[in-house]
Amino acid sequence: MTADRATPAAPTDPADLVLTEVRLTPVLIADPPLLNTQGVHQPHTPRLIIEVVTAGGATGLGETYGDTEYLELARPLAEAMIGRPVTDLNGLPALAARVCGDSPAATGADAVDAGGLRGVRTADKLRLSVLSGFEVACLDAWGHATGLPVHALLGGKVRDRVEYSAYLFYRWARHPGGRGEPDDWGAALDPAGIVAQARRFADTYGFTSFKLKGGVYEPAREVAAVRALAAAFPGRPLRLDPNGAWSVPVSLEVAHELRDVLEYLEDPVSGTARMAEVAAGTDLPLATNMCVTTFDEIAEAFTRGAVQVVLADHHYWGGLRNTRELAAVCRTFGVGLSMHSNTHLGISLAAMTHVAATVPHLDYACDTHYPWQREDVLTERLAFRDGHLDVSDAPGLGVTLDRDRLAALHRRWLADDGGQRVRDDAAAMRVADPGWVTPAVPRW
Ligand SMILES: O=C([O-])C(=O)C[C@H](O)[C@@H](O)C(=O)[O-]
Ligand SMILES: [Mg+2]
Repeated sequence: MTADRATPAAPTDPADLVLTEVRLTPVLIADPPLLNTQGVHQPHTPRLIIEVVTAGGATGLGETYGDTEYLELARPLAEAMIGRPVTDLNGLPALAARVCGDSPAATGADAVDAGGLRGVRTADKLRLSVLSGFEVACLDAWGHATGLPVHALLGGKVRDRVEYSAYLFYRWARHPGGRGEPDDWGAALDPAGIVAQARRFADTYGFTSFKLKGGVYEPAREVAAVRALAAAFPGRPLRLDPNGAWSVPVSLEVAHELRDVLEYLEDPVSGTARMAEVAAGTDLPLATNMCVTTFDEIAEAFTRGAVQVVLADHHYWGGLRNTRELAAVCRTFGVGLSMHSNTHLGISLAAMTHVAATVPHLDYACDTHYPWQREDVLTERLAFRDGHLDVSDAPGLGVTLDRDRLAALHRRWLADDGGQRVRDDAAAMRVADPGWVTPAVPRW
């Protein structure tokens, strides 16, 4: 005789989980004049908001890069998703490979643009970045259909809050030519400006670790800024990230000078071979979101000891579940895990928080650009407390779309003449400096 199995009062009918509608809404969101080695952020950055609806009426939200080449891949994928269950996540990569094709923009494998800040650009990586937004939307809808938070669908949270770090940038007070909407942060172009920015981040959000985006000025000036941070925030974890702008000798010099204050040095040089050379010459851990950005790149980097910390990013790694697979590989090789961020809205921040909550050895505070984004498409902004975000136990991602905000940011995208629909930090820099070209690496 078999024991009776308890049946839930109202089990989810699989037919209710089938997608009946997928909506894509490209938006342009305000972005401050943040400087990096390639140029400066545009006044507005494109993002893509993905909404899915199931036969049972559950809705889900996803967010990813909104540049034209991503939109071109998202449109056929959105069509192909109709009629498929939100639970069919393992089938998503094959579906995307079948229907998306290769965007022409992806064919220049080492095309240098904003995408270069996160390693080489390949058709695979573009496709993964697009499907990640769909995966998140499906998980959100699945969560709404079942009453479960996304972290539960990933196997459950191992922490109740996720720590984030302050993302410091050299920046101008205004965009060149007075473009875009002003903010009240003012310029930060020297050590005092960077410390003031850090203080505001600490006071407002409670962040206790700080990352400085480098590669903007000559290394000595950036070393001085990190030293000033160390003096202002003694003992706090600090990071410096010049996005591969330095040579091996310069990197080793900086590593030596800052070895007592940095928790890690991020992408001092470009490419795995040069990262391995630097790693061989310093005890300071090297982190990357540039030379390990796909599963294919892991073996060489890990076996050569080129990196000690990988910055995961669910967008280009292909979703929350792939991020967990990356975490497992890192754990196997004794490599640390942190989290990368580009300009993003609250949907992606919620997704980052859910997956981060499920990874036991997430050893470092995660990066986020969110505090720089004054606009969002949510009814309620996610709020940092003591440098952390609480992990939501509400169904799905635990966020709600504000349709008016979405419509307004979409109208901005519609009104754009095409000049900002693809992020191009070098083009934005040319408004201030017409002769600017993306610097070759190593720059110093
Ligand atoms: O290396 C990194 O951490 C990034 O790529 C983050 C961002 O892209 C940042 O550099 C930016 O937006 O200027
Ligand atoms: Mg980086």
